[in-house]
Amino acid sequence: MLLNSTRGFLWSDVETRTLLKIWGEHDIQRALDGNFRNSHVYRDVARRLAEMGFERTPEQCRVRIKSLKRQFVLAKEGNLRDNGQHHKICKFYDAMERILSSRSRIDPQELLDSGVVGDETMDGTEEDEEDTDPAQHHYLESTGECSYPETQVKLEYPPIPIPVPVGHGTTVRQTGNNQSVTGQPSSRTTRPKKRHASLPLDSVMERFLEQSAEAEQSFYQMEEQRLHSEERRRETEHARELHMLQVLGQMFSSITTRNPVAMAATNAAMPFAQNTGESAAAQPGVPTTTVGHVKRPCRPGHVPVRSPQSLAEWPGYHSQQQSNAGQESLVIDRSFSIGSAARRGMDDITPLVKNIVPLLQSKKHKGQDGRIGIIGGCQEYTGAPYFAAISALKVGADLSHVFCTKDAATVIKSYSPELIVHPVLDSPNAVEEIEKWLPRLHSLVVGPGLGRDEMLLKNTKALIEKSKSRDIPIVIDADGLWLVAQQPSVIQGYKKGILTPNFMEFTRLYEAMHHEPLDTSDHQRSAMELSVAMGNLTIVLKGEEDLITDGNKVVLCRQEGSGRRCGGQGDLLSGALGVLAHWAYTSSANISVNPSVVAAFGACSLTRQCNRQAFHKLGRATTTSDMIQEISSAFKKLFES
Ligand SMILES: NC(=O)C1=CN([C@@H]2O[C@H](COP(=O)(O)OP(=O)(O)OC[C@H]3O[C@@H](n4cnc5c(N)ncnc54)[C@H](OP(=O)(O)O)[C@@H]3O)[C@@H](O)[C@H]2O)[C@@H](O)CC1
Ligand SMILES: Nc1ncnc2c1ncn2[C@@H]1O[C@H](COP(=O)(O)OP(=O)(O)OP(=O)(O)O)[C@@H](O)[C@H]1O
Repeated sequence: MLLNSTRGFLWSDVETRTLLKIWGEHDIQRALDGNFRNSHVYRDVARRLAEMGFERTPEQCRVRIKSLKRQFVLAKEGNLRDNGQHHKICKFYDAMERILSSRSRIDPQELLDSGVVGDETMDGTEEDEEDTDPAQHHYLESTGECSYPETQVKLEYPPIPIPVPVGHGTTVRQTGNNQSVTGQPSSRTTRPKKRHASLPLDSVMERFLEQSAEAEQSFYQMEEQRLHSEERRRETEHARELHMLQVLGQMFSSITTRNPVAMAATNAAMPFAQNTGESAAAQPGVPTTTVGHVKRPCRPGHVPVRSPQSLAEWPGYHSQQQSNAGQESLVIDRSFSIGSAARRGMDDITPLVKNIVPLLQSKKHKGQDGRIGIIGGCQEYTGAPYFAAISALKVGADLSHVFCTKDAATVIKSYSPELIVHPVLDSPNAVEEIEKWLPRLHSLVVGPGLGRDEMLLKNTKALIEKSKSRDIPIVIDADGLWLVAQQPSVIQGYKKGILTPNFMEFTRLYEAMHHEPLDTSDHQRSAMELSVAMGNLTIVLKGEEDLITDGNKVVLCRQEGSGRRCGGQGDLLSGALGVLAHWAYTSSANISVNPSVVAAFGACSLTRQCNRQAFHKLGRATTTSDMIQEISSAFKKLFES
């Protein structure tokens, strides 16, 4: 959460101090020292500042530092420290001095940039010490100083006449070179006007302040323009998102009604939608197996397998049959491919994911954005439940509970104080103990690090049954899928059930359901078949591209990841999915797509983006813990920008 809204240009004291702390860090100073190309360093400064809760662009940080340096140099060169006035011109003098003194010298280029050196040749203009210097006010405003805007810089100089309009009790005197100089009221002109050794500095400063005020004014004008155009761009994007949502809505409602005309219209409206379904003609006499509205030939030697759910009961099944009457074509429902291509346009469902992300509001109380339960964690596997639970928290859940075996609990707790760990899964009354918590949970993730112990699987099965009656999303992964492969009925037909198999787990599930070997030539079809066989559960088949289906539609997530496949990435995904599924099902946003599919797409995109970012930094050494570190920025990038 941002500590401070920093859309405006004013820098608060706390923000400036944080900036100085970061800028003063050893590695930053080292990177800046003698290095004229410093944009990458300020990018790092801005990033660290954002981590502390302040959002500023690298350019804003650079300009702010530059301005602070100018103030520092002025105060230092004016020897203002001796008379204690240094804080008036440079509020952060001490901090600046500490930082800069640890550098061998101030980068001359930076001083040139700041305009100090260039101003040294200016001659002085006399000025009264009591006058308010408009240039100085201007400067203070334009540099974004909000902490002491009323402060006038008072230097220990003798009083010097300043220009004021003629009349009003003022006198005008001529300088030697015939320049008209306006004097003070006569009562004051009698004061001795001693020239002081530091007078040139005064006028240098005035000129300098004027120039820097102008320079910074123009910088801020440009920044303002940039923000405006960014705002406009966001609005356009938002309008496009809305349009796409409408189109998606039309598409899904046309699919539900199986109105071929509407389908055609929607197809026309969705240029990115690809009909990737097969349309090969069935061979007369070859038996077909029907999955949903999909008819396909049986593989030789296989008896057609029917989905456990009567397909004739499916909405739209008859109309699809009728619309295909007389045709022997095999139609697998239209699927559309989405993913990183989305970077080019709106051809993915990322906007729908954005829509389900709840706002962070101060009126909310702890727990409202999600209390997630993880069932898993045994002696062998303590990492997996930890990865899932901490990922759920980092995505935005408020509380993350892990229900694991006794010997795993202490270990998991030691990984993170953030998690609530219950050492109950292998206790004699495990189900009763955990059941007490179910009313408080918004979603359940079953399986990471569960193991395959008979008793643990039995307890888990009972807990799934009890959670179904609470109507919460249930994500099943890893050993939870082993359980499902043994006893599919435990989750079959539960619409808020989401299975997240890797290829091995998928094969196991498919073959358990269909009693025939998996045809590896067509993952989309197989995944749809499995979904249908499970009663339209959402299946997330993870792999080079993640394939998400609820039996009606296939959505592909091709968010760029990396080639690094360390263990635990699936746990990150399942934990994230637990939260997103809760958000999707409770969102007030009008989503025309199956909430489980939207949540799954979000979790897949996020996991892959984390993988990509971590790999970018660490390459081969990337681990799941490193990916978890990336959740914050990956989430922001995908769903909050
Ligand atoms: N730090 C921890 O605590 C972690 C704990 N974890 C926990 O470990 C538990 C067991 O989970 P698991 O996935 O390792 O076991 P299992 O289902 O027997 O599969 C292993 C076999 O499947 C294969 N295989 C795998 N993926 C494949 C693919 N995409 N495509 C094809 N084949 C693939 C692979 O085959 P192989 O490479 O040997 O040929 C291997 O033989 C579970 O509770 C989980 O949560 C993990 O989350 C990691 C982090
Ligand atoms: N070949 C691949 N290319 C890119 N991303 C992949 C690839 N295979 C898997 N992933 C991504 O890695 C994540 C986890 O998938 P993975 O297949 O590793 O799960 P898993 O085996 O269940 O993990 P775990 O080690 O936690 O048990 C998914 O988001 C998936 O998109």
